[in-house]
Amino acid sequence: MRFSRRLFQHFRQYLDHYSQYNPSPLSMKQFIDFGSQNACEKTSFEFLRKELPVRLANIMKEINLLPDNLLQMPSVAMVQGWYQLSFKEILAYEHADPDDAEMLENFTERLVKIRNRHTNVVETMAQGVIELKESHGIDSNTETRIQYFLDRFYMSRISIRMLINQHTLLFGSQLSQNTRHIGCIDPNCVVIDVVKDSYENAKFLCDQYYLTAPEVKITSLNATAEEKAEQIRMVYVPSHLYHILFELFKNAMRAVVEFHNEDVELPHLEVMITKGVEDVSIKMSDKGGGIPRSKSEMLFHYMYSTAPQPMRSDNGSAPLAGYGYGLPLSRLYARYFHGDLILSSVEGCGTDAFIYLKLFPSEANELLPVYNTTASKMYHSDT
Ligand SMILES: CS(=O)(=O)N1CCC(Oc2ccc(-c3c(C(=O)NC[C@H]4CC[C@H](C(=O)O)CC4)noc3-c3cc(Cl)c(O)cc3O)cc2)CC1
Repeated sequence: MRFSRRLFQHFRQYLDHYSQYNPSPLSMKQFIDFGSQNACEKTSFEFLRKELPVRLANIMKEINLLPDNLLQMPSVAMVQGWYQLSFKEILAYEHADPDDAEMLENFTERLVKIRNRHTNVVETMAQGVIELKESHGIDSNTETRIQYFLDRFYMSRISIRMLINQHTLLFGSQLSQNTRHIGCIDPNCVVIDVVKDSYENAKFLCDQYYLTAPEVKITSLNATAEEKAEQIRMVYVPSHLYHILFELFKNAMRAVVEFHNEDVELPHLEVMITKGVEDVSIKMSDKGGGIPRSKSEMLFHYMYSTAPQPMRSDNGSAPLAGYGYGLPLSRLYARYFHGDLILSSVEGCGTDAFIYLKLFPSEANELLPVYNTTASKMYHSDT
């Protein structure tokens, strides 16, 4: 991306201007209220033409603070170029007429193009980290900064894609497949259905790679309802919940198969879905031998598994671990609407993974990184 000096200064002014605003977190309630009551495209446009540049500018300021040797990696420079171009393209609508129907249609089409441009950001950033590892090596201080940045960068990306998906699904030309859904949100997401779907797909991969896979026993506890047997439902984004569960099932299956590789019978996995007063909790338990406490936090490190190539068997079957961002990203999806993902492992026995989700849409607020002096200090501290 080449700018003339004048254009570059103009760009910097816009970046400084929009990064001075804090991103405005939306709650799941705001998403479904807006989307279910005659959603207004003009209102959505007027919100997004400000909020998207604010969220982009906030994270672009942090990209600019990354160590020079990381910023100079070809893949990181490519991602930075995508962000600069997308920022510029949305700014083009800053003074557009919200009553111009053709402009609104063009804006939605532009959002689709921007979303497609950023499809491979996760893999491309992973490649950038590998390029840095191979060219300069990565000391622990740099690793800490990269871990801090990537958690914030990917949370920002999740939130920007959420806003774009809601607008394009509500107002785009491709009508939503499921009329029950509000954009990508299912107001009546049946949790056990997502658990079963993610298990079956993880089992398929595990069978393909290991020629075996553990079974699963799923139980539900509806601690609040008179009718105990009813299916546990909640307002959530099924694709986010699927991403989290799919990753956890893959890890649990890998641990169980590798720990019991001599055994004929594999111990089954257990999943407990509980609906409490505030939380919907999903506990996934396995007898996969567990991890020492000294190693368990590393599982959330992007560097832990940034191996040069995803592990593949000689028959080329799909790996159970890809570029190795599954678990850290899954925790970000859980935290995005103020939930969490926590691991509790007992070395020599097995691992429990806990997914905590906010039951009430009014409490499920977006958790957004904010560019400020505290954040920028994290990139300068030599501690
Ligand atoms: C960054 S990522 O998201 O891309 N990704 C994280 C995941 C990783 O793959 C995995 C998968 C399973 C396990 C694993 C073991 C295990 O393997 N024990 C045996 C080793 C314990 C350390 C021991 C040592 O190093 O000292 C050497 C043996 N035990 O319990 C689990 C387990 C983990 C999770 Cl997260 C879970 O949800 C359920 C589990 O049962 C470890 C690693 C690919 C990379």
